Amino acid sequence: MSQTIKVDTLIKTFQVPEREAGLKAAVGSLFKRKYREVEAVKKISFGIDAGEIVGFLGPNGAGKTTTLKMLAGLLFPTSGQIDVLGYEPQRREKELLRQITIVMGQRNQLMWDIPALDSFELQRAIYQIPEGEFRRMRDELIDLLNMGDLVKKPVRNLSLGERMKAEFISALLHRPKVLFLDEPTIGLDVTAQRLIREFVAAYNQRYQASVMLTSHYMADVQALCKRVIVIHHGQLLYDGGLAGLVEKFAAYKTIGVTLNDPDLDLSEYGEIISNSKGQVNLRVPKSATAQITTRLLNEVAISDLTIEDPAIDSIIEQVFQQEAQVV
Ligand SMILES: Nc1ncnc2c1ncn2[C@@H]1O[C@H](COP(=O)(O)OP(=O)(O)OP(=O)(O)O)[C@@H](O)[C@H]1O
Repeated sequence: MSQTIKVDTLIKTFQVPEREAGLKAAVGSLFKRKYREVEAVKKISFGIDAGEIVGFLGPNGAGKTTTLKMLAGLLFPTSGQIDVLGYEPQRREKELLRQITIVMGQRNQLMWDIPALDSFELQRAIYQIPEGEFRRMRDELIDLLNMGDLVKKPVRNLSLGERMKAEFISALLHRPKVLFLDEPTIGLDVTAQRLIREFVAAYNQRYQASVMLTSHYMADVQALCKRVIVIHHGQLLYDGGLAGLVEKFAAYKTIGVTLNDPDLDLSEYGEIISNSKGQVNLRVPKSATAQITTRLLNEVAISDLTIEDPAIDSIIEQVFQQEAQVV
């Protein structure tokens, strides 16, 4: 399969002006400014195939937005190579911009005071989309996102979820092949989150688009991404299957036991996470799971036993707690 995105030893360093407190320092800084370097992205490399949806994960300040902005041509890299669909994004060539899009949940791109429908016209002009093609795509997207007549209301009167849906329509009217989605579901309620997720999946299927998605909602990542790239302090920590991430970083498993005698104490078998009327959840080291399960089955009267991996959220948290090391 052909790769639509190739990133090679990408680095981004910001120069941040630094000033000590006090009037003297303020006056001094007018003449001689001191700068501090912030290494937001440190030598990351990866590739993404056509049609692939990849979750791009990392804690706050890890360098996700900086990377996506470089990939979308909004920021210059300090060094390293980026190739998106055969182009270098920092050159901002029209041929590339017509094939990519970036959606940021934290930032509005639609005009506030006019209906989204009118902003869509502006997009048509910017991307020089032929009239027939534009109408077809616009109506298809309105339909997929259940927006109906809401696109005729001024954007300021839409709910957050409706606004985000309108943002998506606007960002996809030119039918991009590569989507950079930065927290597209942030702040949305569960129903709107699910709708956006289903929409991204449908668009990906229909147009074989490559998608890079950052989200703090693991439900988004689990529903959409087979593969995840995890960065921390600007460095790549993990690149591979979501299942492999669980395998690699989950140090614990949860054994769920239903006791015949609800008053029995199981603390000698593991850390008790919850206990409700004989329904006990035990946290045990992954390597000891088999041995503890055997002991429980032999030594305790139980009517049911399950073994589960911890929730993906808690695994990710665990990953972030570890020191960054390049894999
Ligand atoms: N324009 C800028 N000037 C200086 N430093 C910046 C700039 N943009 C980002 N940074 C710094 O670079 C680092 C990475 O920021 P970035 O926004 O890429 O992180 P992130 O992973 O997207 O985090 P979040 O999940 O909070 O959005 C942070 O330390 C941030 O303060």
